[in-house]
Amino acid sequence: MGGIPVIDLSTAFGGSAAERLRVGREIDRICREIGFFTIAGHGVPAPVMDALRDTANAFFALPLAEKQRAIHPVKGTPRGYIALGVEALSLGNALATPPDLKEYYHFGRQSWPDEPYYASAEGQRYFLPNLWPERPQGFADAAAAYYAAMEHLTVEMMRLAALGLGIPEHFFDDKIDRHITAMRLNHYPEQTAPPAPGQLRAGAHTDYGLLTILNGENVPGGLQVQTRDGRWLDVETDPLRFVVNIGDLLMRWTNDRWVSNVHRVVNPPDSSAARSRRLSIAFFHHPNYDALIECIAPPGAAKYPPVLSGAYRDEKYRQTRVAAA
Ligand SMILES: O=C(O)CCC(=O)C(=O)O
Ligand SMILES: [Fe+2]
Repeated sequence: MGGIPVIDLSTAFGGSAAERLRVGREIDRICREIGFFTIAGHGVPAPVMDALRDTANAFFALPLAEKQRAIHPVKGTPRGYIALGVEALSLGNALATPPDLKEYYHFGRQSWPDEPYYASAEGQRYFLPNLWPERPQGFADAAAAYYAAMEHLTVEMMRLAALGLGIPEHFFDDKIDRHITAMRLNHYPEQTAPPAPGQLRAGAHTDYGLLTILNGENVPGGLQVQTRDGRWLDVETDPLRFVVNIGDLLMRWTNDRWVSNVHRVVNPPDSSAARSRRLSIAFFHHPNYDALIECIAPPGAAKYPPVLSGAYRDEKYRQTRVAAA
């Protein structure tokens, strides 16, 4: 599978303590080395994944004018359709490149309880109503079903992560039980004109949260991750599996024991660029906005000051927005 390790989760889910610890330690080994792996045996039903990929593809195939009707009226709001030219992910890692050659759809949780955590002024910064277009039919339902499946999976995975880190299995539970995860449907269109120098489908960057869980199609012009010796390794996306990678907050939380690794999405080869479009679905698992991310991995001094989950992401969204857009 494209050079990154594969972990089969099926024996860990509901398995013995010894088996869960074994899988946790496998995750630990990989996350110290490259921070990227593919999961099989994840238990998410294929129809849930297919339904969101199909609706997303149908949306991106609509005429631009129709897609633009799903742009959020308040500029910079991380919901709805975001057109080409608005974001350059590399800016979040202080690398200046032209805008990414992608359009995307941003959404979050569909509904939440009527409680102060969500309804307060601060809560409303993270719990924003989704914006759904008139077409395609079933978009919101497919998105909600997928989001729910990812929530279940990430709770399980963070427990295995805790086992791998040698901390109590349920350490993360109350820091992710009101998480602020946003999802993105990324669409990288056919390239009918050559990209500008340095322009990629997604510039080199790290992700911001705990785990990113990515599902995609099996097409060229795709994801690459950097190895410790500086090479770019192709990461294949398989529609039946997920690619998982560690984000910045989990790297900070583990005091750099786990690596939030640099990755990018490259342009398709010239020979097929005019025909090569690509879709990916990303669940950017992000803790409760009030979770304090403080070194959990003694011994040794903490390398980073504590940071609040929500404030950290706000800053990254601000940095990666192309100034003129
Ligand atoms: O589309 C992909 O394969 C990865 C996209 C990505 O890295 C991101 O949106 O953060
Ligand atoms: Fe990313």
